[in-house]
Amino acid sequence: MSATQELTFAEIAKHNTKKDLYLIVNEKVYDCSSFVDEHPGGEEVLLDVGGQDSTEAFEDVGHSDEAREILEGLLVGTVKRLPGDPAPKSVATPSTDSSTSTSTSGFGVGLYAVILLGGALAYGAYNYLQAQQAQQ
Ligand code: HEM
Repeated sequence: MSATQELTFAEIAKHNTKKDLYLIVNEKVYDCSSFVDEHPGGEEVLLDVGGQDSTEAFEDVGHSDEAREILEGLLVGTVKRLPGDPAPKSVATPSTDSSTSTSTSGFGVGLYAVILLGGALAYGAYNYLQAQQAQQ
């Protein structure tokens, strides 16, 4: 089978059984039929995304380089997107990380404010007590 053939979404979607299983990962089409039984993550997860774009599912797991090599060996072609087909799934989600760090730094600033305020109050109380003692 040629690895350069272009398959439409509708064609790929037909290959969704255990014996005939195509997956899309990063705009490429892989025939996973021979690998289903060997998948360390189990056959169920592969069947769940059979005939569909499984880029997110595949990348979320953080598969090893070895897994990616196996994947390349199963390549059968590329996706031919027609108007109306689902958009390619993007993998990189750096925005999540940056928003987390932003909220962390926001908390840090709040913490500083509380410490400074506490210090100022303690300093004020100390001065007040000193003044009281001086009066006696
Ligand atoms: C044809 C595509 C795939 C190949 C070649 C593949 C290959 C592998 C390999 C070799 C491992 C062992 C750990 C590693 O080397 O990273 C693994 C683990 C795993 N895979 Fe996949 N995988 C594929 C697709 C998927 C998909 C679509 C899912 C969906 C969620 C998935 C879920 C998992 C999980 C959960 C594990 C961890 C199993 C464990 O450590 O108990 N895999 N896969």
